[in-house]
Amino acid sequence: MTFLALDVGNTRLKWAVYETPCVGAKLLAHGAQFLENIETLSDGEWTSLAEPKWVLGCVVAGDPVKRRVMEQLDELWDTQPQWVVSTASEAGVSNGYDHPARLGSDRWVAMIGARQRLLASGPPRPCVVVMVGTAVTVEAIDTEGRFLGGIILPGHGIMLRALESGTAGLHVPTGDVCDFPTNTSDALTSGGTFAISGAVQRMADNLQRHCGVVPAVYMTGGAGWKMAPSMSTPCELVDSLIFDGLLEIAHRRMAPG
Ligand SMILES: Nc1ncnc2c1ncn2[C@@H]1O[C@H](COP(=O)(O)OP(=O)(O)O)[C@@H](O)[C@H]1O
Ligand SMILES: CC(C)(COP(=O)(O)O)[C@@H](O)C(=O)NCCC(=O)O
Ligand SMILES: [K+]
Repeated sequence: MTFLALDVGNTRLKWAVYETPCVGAKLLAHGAQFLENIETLSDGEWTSLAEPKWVLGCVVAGDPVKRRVMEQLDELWDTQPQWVVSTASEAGVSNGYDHPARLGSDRWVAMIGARQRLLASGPPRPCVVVMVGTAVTVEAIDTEGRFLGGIILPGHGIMLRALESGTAGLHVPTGDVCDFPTNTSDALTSGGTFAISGAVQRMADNLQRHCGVVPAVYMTGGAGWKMAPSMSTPCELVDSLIFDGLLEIAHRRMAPG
């Protein structure tokens, strides 16, 4: 009766198997694979798994990648995967996007995960959801669970590659984050980090001004741990935010009773 959760981003496929589709369910196995290696899943890490009863995922990589993931699942099991599409409302979050379906499903799922975590930890309050992956997204949710809007900015890797390709003199090793960088490496590394932490600070300020309450800030994504020490706003790092969202959605959609 296991539940397989899939999060297919622009860089990596992340997966996790839970005993049941329910937030807090026991995590049985998990892993991550760069997109160029996903063909290895059906004769590698996934071979030791029991056939999952449910498979629910979010995918923002293109259709060719999605097809390759479906083929991997199909080679091993009969279970038909379901894919989250952002809608006008789901699992207690309502979607303020002009065209709700155009919101990246990973962003939608992470917000649902954040909202359920927020409500589990105390009375409703506004929250900011930060995802640091290939791109960085920063979302604002009000006290009532309405997604007001969010921003998209380049992730660390893209920022660095853009600077490298657009200049003659910026090919340097990774540096350190420091307040006043005095060499090119530190200047680039700190620049990317401040761009992200500054964007989060700004969104937290916007939301606080809008709601009149200090928001909670949750951060997730493959590069979240790199950002966490450099945040200027108090912020909780929750690696499992997308999986929590998928569990919450699955629980509401699929669990019997
Ligand atoms: N151990 C790691 N493996 C892969 N990427 C990592 C790792 N640690 C940090 N990263 C960073 O995280 C980013 C990928 O994060 P991820 O959340 O998987 O992105 P996406 O959801 O866009 O595929 C990479 O751009 C990389 O900079
Ligand atoms: C913003 C994103 C590229 C983030 O992708 P990721 O960094 O997680 O791979 C993705 O959520 C996406 O393609 N969104 C669709 C456009 C939107 O959300 O407005
Ligand atoms: K992601």
